[in-house]
Amino acid sequence: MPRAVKPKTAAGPSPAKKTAPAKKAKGKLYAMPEKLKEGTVLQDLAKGKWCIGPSIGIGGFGEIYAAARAGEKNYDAVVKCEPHGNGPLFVEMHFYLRNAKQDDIKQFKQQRGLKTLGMPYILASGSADVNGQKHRFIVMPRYGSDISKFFKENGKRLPEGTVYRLALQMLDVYQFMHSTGYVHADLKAANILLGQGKAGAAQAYLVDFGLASHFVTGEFKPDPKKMHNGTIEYTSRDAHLGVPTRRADLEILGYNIIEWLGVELPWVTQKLLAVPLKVQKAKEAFMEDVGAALKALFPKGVPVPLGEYMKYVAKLKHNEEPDYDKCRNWFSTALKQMKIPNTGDLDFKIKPQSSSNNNHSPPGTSKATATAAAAAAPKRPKKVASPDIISDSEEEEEAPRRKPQAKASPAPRRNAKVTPTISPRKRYAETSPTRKRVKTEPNGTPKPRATPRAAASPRARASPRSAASPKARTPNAASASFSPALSLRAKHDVSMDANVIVNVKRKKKAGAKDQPTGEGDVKTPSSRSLASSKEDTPVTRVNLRKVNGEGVPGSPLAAAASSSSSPSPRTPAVTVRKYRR
Ligand SMILES: Nc1ncnc2c1ncn2[C@@H]1O[C@H](COP(=O)(O)OP(=O)(O)OP(=O)(O)O)[C@@H](O)[C@H]1O
Repeated sequence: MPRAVKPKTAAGPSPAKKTAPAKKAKGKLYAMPEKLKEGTVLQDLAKGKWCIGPSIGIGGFGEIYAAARAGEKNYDAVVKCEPHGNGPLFVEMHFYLRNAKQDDIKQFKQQRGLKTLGMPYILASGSADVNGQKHRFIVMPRYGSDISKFFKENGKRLPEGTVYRLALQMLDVYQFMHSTGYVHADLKAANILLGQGKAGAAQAYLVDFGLASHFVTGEFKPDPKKMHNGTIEYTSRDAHLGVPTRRADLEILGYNIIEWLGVELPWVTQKLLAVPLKVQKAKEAFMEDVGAALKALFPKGVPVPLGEYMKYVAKLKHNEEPDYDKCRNWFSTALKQMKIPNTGDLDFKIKPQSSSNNNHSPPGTSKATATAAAAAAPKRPKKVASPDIISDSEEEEEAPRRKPQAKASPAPRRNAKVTPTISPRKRYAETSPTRKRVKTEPNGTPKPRATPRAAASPRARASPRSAASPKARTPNAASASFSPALSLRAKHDVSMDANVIVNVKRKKKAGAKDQPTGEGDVKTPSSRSLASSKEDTPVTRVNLRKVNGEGVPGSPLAAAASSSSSPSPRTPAVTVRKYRR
């Protein structure tokens, strides 16, 4: 049956309030949105009209479309649309509205002497009935390709200089965001987009604020409801405990830097991702002696800025303001030593090793680099006539509903077994071409820290020298050497302990359901992953049960908004799909 968009009636009670909740895929915590037809016109709260172009991305929870102001031909905006009951877009929208005003961004840039800042902003927002179901949408500027594309095409690495430039840019965004009292909590290559237009490729933008949350400034109190939120590969140790902190954002960036430099994270190599608690323990072990852990990962020498940065992050207190200048200094000094200017387009081509440059990454294939260049230039979508019109005169924003807690979750106690209430923002990263971003739930029973960090030292951690020993020699250990002047020598190699996967059923992957749109499409990781899903890649499925559903991720905004006792539309279980390499 063709999808149809019903215009709302002008008079009478808002039909939006009466519409059925969006359909949820079986086993999903959040409903996926109804498809918006190309040419549909959405009306935002300020009565601005936006014409929907082709879909350019599907995230874990919503769909992203190119969009143009009605009557204009330039599809230079995007519309992100999710069912009204979904928390993440609600959180993201309010974060933008309150904390990412264009004037504030401008002021921050002036104060710091920055020409550009990778902080997106919101152009408009509203609600719309799509196929009789109420959806929320936001309109944002349209950016270019996300960097996970280059990472994949380069054989899972980025040029060292570009990694340091990205680190500098992301630290700027963090500094801005943290100055508003919020943390991002989900930095990853798929959430970093290049700018568009002239000089656009010199600046990367951090998107997806669906996990934005107030950081703690007081006591360190583990929160079972928020434990493990984020993208499991990069989730910080604090986020594994459900505590949003600034140091956690820095830690997430650190894990990404390791990966961008071409080294697989130990918990990925050891196949622990299906069990968040094991990933958490592995990270704790890793960060406990991060110098040694990095040496094991980079046997030919730890890149100095990475080593310094990670050691600094490991020492930060949970409520300490990071010294952003200090961190930036490590990366900018490295760039200077490598004679790589921190200006101009970000370079994603892996160059052959030569004595005349400091990039010691292995040569990329000419095919890969050519594809990267071609794909980096998004094409303009086709404009479609005869638009349907959807509008919504909603004055007051309704908070997404969440399921009331059956019982208050007990605080983790020493040696006590705790089954946390998990909010559904656990995902796998899309950094592997064979892995898809999904939501997951832990199926392990988290064991609280031997000494809860809230009590005495928030940084006191147990020493779980288990399978995830940082000293383990992992097959991912970097074989490439990094800038010689910048590297520390590894002293020893140690053997790897174990690979663990539990509750896993392997299955052949079914064919792709959706197909990317036509000629004018910009290929996004999501659309690419749909396309690539045609490959006969084996799928790992993990079925995990959700305990005491917490619908809205742990943002104070969301928490405040979700004080309603209305029942959650979400199902109590999720299915995790993991694509094997
Ligand atoms: N402003 C934008 N311009 C161009 N592309 C975008 C923009 N925002 C998002 N995208 C594309 O859509 C993809 C998904 O976006 P986003 O991460 O915001 O969605 P999401 O549903 O929150 O995803 P997830 O929660 O699974 O990370 C991005 O990886 C990117 O490729």
